[in-house]
Amino acid sequence: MEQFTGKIAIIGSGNIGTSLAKGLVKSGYAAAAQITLTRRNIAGLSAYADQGFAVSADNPAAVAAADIVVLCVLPQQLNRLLETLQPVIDPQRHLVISVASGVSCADIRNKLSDALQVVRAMPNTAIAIGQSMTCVATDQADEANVQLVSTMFETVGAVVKINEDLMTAATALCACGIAFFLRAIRAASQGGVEIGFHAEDALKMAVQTAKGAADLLLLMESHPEQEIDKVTSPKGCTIAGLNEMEHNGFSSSLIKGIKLSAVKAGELYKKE
Ligand SMILES: NC(=O)C1=CN([C@@H]2O[C@H](COP(=O)(O)OP(=O)(O)OC[C@H]3O[C@@H](n4cnc5c(N)ncnc54)[C@H](OP(=O)(O)O)[C@@H]3O)[C@@H](O)[C@H]2O)C=CC1
Ligand SMILES: O=C(O)[C@@H]1CCC=N1
Repeated sequence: MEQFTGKIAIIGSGNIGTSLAKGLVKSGYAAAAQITLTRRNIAGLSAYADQGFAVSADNPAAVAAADIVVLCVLPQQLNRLLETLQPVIDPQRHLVISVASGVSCADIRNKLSDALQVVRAMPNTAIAIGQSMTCVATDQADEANVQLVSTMFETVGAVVKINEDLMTAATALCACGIAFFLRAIRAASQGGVEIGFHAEDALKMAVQTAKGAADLLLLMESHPEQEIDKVTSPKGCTIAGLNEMEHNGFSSSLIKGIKLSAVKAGELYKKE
């Protein structure tokens, strides 16, 4: 992988911003000294300053010194931030990457500059361990910039390029989705406690079982039902448990939850 030679400003260095920064350095994509992390309360970034990152509360200065600007604030924090960045944005120099849910490339251009290159990325919290599922989309940025963003996020997991109109769907399935799978693992461990295991053992067993299930699909490239068929012995205990879960709405509740999250993801940002 080619190392990025320019400067990166991560504006709004909370969960996602700091995880991205760590991933970029760990993978060798950029050195910490090439990355400026901003937030209003920079005391919260002292550990990153110790690791060689530049940290600042001055967003315009960080942007003015950067080639790539990654917007990692909450959707409701974005408009006020963009107002302060508008004077220092240079469409000839800057590539803007936004991870904000429900904010389109056009929304950002409208606040900054019509000529600006904007690419959206939707990672999930597994970015912290280099296992994110990140969806990347744009409306009118150059292919070279989309590729640059994809390469950047490939340092912290898998990347799929999608049409921008599917970004809220990607938010629900992948970004929110990690919480859905985590809750499923938690519920499985609680079931494990009821049938006899100590909580710690039950959680460990549930986690490794979930990992095995995901890896079966990833490594074998098979369909979930194909793998389920291998577990469900005729008249056996798996099909009894599985059908009981389905009678109680297991698949249906996941589908309904994902649909509601997708609606909500589209409503998070209020255009002003
Ligand atoms: N969490 C997730 O799983 C995912 C989140 N996203 C999106 O990523 C974005 C960030 O989410 P997340 O990291 O969870 O949120 P966090 O609240 O953890 O991070 C946001 C950060 O922005 C900082 N911030 C707020 N306003 C400003 C400002 N004006 N200037 C500089 N920094 C500012 C906050 O720090 P301070 O208050 O000190 O300024 C905070 O650290 C959101 O838009 C979200 O939709 C996308 C995919 C997954
Ligand atoms: O819940 C949220 O709004 C954010 C966006 C996707 C994941 N977390």
